[in-house]
Amino acid sequence: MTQDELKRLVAQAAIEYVVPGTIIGVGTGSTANLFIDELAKIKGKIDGTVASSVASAERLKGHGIPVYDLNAVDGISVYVDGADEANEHLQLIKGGGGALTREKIVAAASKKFVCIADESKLVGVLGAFPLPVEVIPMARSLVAREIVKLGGEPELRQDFTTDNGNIILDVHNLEIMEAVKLEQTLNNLTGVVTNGLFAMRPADVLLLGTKDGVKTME
Ligand SMILES: O=C[C@H](O)[C@H](O)[C@H](O)COP(=O)(O)O
Repeated sequence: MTQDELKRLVAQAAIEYVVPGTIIGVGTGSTANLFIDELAKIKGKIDGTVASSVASAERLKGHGIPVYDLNAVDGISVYVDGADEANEHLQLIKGGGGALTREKIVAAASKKFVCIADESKLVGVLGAFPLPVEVIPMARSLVAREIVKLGGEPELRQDFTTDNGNIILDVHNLEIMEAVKLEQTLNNLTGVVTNGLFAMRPADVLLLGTKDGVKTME
């Protein structure tokens, strides 16, 4: 099976976690896009969605699925999204598409977080994928210098602005042994909006697409 076929497999499997008659949180990226396409097939069964990016909101609306502002809903039953890396503790690196901050907000507002990914995303130690950090533009150099002190190699994501009007520093050279501690340390740097580590709030379920089918980790 190709990587795209594995992604579709987990996107289909995630439909099992959709709670009828509720608001569904929807993530961002190629895997989340496939989930949106599957969600469209049962759109009459849900009350609507909250999207973690402008791009996902547009795709949802294109399918005729209602999209609400998070402030306009009482709660989200389940959040479905992809990841750039996942470990066996269901801690994640996200933000390859730059949507990390809104993804973290929607995940925090959701009762359950179902992560969907092909098996290439499962790693022993997080950090081979450069860790995205969303930064207020005027703090770019300040934050970059602090990240260097922590042992990372920050690289400005070129020609990219987040949905929130900020920049992304992709941090290379991290071997993340203490994910919760690093997530907190980076978030405490003045000028950082948030970083792409989902360790304080890991996924509740990881649906992994493998050649042998969908592997469920929880
Ligand atoms: O900002 C983007 C998100 O965190 C994505 O969920 C992540 O980059 C994975 O994307 P994909 O499903 O395209 O590999």
